[in-house]
Amino acid sequence: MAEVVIVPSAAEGGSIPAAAIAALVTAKPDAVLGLATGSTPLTTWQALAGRGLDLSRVRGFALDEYVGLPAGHPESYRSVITREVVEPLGLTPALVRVPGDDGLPLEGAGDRYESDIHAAGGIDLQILGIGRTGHIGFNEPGSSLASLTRVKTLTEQTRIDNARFFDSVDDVPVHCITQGLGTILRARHLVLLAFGAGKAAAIAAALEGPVSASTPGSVVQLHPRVTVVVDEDAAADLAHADYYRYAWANRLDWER
Ligand SMILES: N[C@@H]1[C@@H](O)[C@H](O)[C@@H](COP(=O)(O)O)O[C@@H]1O
Repeated sequence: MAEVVIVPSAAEGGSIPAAAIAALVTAKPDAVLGLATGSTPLTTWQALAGRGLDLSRVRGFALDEYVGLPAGHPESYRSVITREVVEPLGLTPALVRVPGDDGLPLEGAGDRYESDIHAAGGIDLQILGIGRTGHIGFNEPGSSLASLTRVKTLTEQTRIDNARFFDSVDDVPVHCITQGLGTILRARHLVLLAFGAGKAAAIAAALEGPVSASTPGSVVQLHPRVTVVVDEDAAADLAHADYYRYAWANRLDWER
């Protein structure tokens, strides 16, 4: 059972993952974080920056990256992570990896990324957003529940959703390289975030629907340690919302 926290707003939602990351890094200064891009984690990065923690030894592995954008493209996830996470939080650029960034051929990049995560000791805490298609990372519907990092083809829906970051949908790459659902399941703690009404259906399907490759986010139901942070709008379709609120209000002292 995942721990589901329903918060009034995205702004307040950021404090929960920030506190989890702060506790982790205080105990383990060279912790390994799984980093997500997208608008959803922005309040987490802001809340974390506000804590003034030394994150210079933290190692990071991004979830995913587009394939085919020129190096330094402002919408490459490498650029986004540098701008939104590495620089404001004071991470060390050389300690933050993005899939396919090792300068070697794309073929085999997924296996090499898996080896690099393994060599780092595995991901301690993975931040996740969810797409409207139910994807996590760029694992679109149909992704194997056991998949590892590999090259994928984006759905038209995801390309349309992400066209806002480009001049037109034609400029959105067709391919990506993403950690797999199996990769995500290997992280020790998953923190799934979703804010806004546009995420309500995807969140309900992921948390309360059947575990299925058709709903990639549903893979979180197979993980022993998941924290889900949603605002009221994203929680709107959850059948057990009252129970989640009750469980959170009654959490034990040592869980706080
Ligand atoms: N590859 C990313 C995902 O990792 C992200 O979770 C999703 C949601 O984005 P947002 O948080 O902006 O809604 O979009 C992208 O497609």
